[in-house]
Amino acid sequence: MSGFVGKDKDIVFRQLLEYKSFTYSYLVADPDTKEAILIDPVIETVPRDSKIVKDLGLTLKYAINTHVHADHITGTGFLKKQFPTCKSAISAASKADADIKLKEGDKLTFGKYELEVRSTPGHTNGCITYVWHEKEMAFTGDALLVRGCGRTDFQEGSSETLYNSVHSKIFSLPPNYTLYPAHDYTGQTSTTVEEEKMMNPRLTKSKEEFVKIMKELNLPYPKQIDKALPANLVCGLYNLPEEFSKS
Ligand SMILES: N[C@@H](CCC(=O)N[C@@H](CSS)C(=O)NCC(=O)O)C(=O)O
Ligand SMILES: [Fe+2]
Repeated sequence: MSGFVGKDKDIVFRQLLEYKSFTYSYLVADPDTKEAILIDPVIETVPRDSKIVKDLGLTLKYAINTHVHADHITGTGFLKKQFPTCKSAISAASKADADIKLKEGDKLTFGKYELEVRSTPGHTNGCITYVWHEKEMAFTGDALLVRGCGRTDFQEGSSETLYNSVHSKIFSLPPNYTLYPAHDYTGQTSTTVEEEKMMNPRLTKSKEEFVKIMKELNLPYPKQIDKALPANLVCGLYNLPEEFSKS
């Protein structure tokens, strides 16, 4: 079974929604070798995602995060219990625990493919974007959202840094690259470099205007932030209810 719904039969690609925090997780795999990576898994949807991995006969090689999430608990630690050979990964700059601490330019291979790590701080200090050049895709986490971007008012956020990151590391990708965010609150699923360079209402502005826009967002704090941050520093495995401690 290929697992890919679409025209590209050379890959497995699934965009998976966790609908309480509006988080997107992404399952990517090489259908020949069956090696898979799950990007930004959420603890509550690990049972669903594990079933998909098993149904498609995949081997989960890595469960990785784009950053230390503030709005939900990561599923990486719980996934490692389900798939003992799976390794977790996050940026070294995030200061979170994981099997692999990533930095700019690192590569995560799965079968004949690889994800390139680009450091895109600003929403948090340790944000990274994973670029799948062979398939002209990038997973931007909360650095760049569809017609938006991650907030910069906690977790060592910096609007100036985010502006520089997006312009130098994401907008510098070829215009046809498809961008997949970690969240969307309006039901949109993806965008492209070209679209965001033309139409992003925040990042098409000057840096000074961008900083002002971000200062005036006045978003409420994420509801789960107090339990999510300490848990996400240890792959999501902290102070958890019994149901997530079982293997
Ligand atoms: N209401 C949600 C939190 C919404 C939120 O703050 N989203 C973050 C990404 S998760 S860290 C964000 O950066 N939003 C930017 C924006 O413009 O919406 C909750 O309570 O969890
Ligand atoms: Fe975030």
